[in-house]
Amino acid sequence: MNGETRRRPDERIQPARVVAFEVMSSVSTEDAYANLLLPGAITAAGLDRADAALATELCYGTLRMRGYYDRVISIAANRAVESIDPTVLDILRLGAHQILGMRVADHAAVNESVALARRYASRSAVGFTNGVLRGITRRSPDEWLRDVSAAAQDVDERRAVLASHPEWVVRAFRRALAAEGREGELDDLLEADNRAPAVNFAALPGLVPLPTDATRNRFSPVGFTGDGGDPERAVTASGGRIRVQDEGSQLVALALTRARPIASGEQWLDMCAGPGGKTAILAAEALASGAAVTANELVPARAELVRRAVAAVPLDVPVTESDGTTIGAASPARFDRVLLDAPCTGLGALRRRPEARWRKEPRDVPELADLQARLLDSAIAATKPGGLVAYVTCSPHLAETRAVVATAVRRSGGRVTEIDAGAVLRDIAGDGLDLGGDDSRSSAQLWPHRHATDAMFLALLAVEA
Ligand SMILES: C[S@@+](CC[C@H](N)C(=O)[O-])C[C@H]1O[C@@H](n2cnc3c(N)ncnc32)[C@H](O)[C@@H]1O
Repeated sequence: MNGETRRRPDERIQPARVVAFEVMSSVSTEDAYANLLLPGAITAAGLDRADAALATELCYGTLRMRGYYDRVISIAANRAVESIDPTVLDILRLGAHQILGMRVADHAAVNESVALARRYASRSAVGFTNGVLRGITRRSPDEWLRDVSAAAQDVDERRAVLASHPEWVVRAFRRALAAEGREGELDDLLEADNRAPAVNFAALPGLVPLPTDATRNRFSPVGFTGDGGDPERAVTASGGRIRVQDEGSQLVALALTRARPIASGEQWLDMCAGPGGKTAILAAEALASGAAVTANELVPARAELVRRAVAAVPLDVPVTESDGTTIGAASPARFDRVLLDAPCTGLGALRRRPEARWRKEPRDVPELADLQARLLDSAIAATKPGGLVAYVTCSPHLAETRAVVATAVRRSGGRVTEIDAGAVLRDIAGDGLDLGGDDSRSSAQLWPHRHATDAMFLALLAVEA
């Protein structure tokens, strides 16, 4: 199966399957990101709306449920998936998703997968692909659930495999939910991660009204969901004043600007700004209230994205390209409000980045937590007495959230105190915002299953006057 690959472009394969397979293959072999690659691949292949939707479901659905399908494939092939050629394994995963997740007719799923094997893999892979997928069709989806479940060693492994999440991620989610007395929601959360989220938009406050026919977000006063049309078209038509943005991201940015009244002339910093989604919200809010915003982003290409994101706001927003950990020392006590949307594992956005759950490893967490702690110390140092810092992650992992904040508060020696981020969010979002049962805490955690947002974490730190 490994060995030479053969391309037979002459055989007809449904273009949506080709697109899905090629994107998946780039994700597996080149560490590409499906959400960045797929739209271009769909356009290049000239897929119509129905085929584009099919390619998206094939690609995203397969990548999300990869952990489960790998167990099915290893049982059907009677060998470990690690011993299967990566190209063939991707074809088998795609076939398994069609058979078990999409209820495509068995013969179509098998025949198209065999054709993919013929085009992209070696001669011996063709019979192997056929045999394994036929094996999968011989049991019903429910029988596979039963058999995969029975093969798991313990409860944790069973839950992780059936919900197609790495076990360490499931454990981290359980701890984060337990910290707010909601461990019982774990299965709902895992299920929500496996559902495609609606495309969500922000209408930059003060610059563009919410479209009158839009379905408004439940919690964000500036958010609405798309109607299924091309999101880029809506963004372009608005001159960038309507942006694709998760509702949770909107809420945490608004929490910094709306936590307390804004005095004209305030200086704000977005310390880790790329690609600039939250900077655009801050800039719109600053424009309306006479504040000034500086954005910073370490990676030059992402700093460029920030410049583009704020171009829609008629406010001069300087974008610097420093290491955020140095800003506190370079510009001590300079800013009234600082947003630190820290680099993190991104475990809160698994719905949107289907392959992300397989990319991260437990050892990434302490490395990131160390960087987050240094960035937060720097953010606090850059804040004026009486100023405010919003610490945000798109991860609910406690080591990246509460632990980082607790350490920073302790290290500040009384200079910094947490204010009630939940109360601030409820002021913006309404009392229906259920933030769990732990009243002793000041930070807030949003969740895909409970709020239909990414799992954004927010802590608000007030610097002593
Ligand atoms: C979570 S993202 C920010 C998302 C952004 N706030 C938005 O809403 O579009 C974190 C960003 O921090 C940047 N970053 C990583 N390390 C950094 C550092 N030491 N200093 C400044 N930026 C950094 C990353 O390149 C990444 O763009």
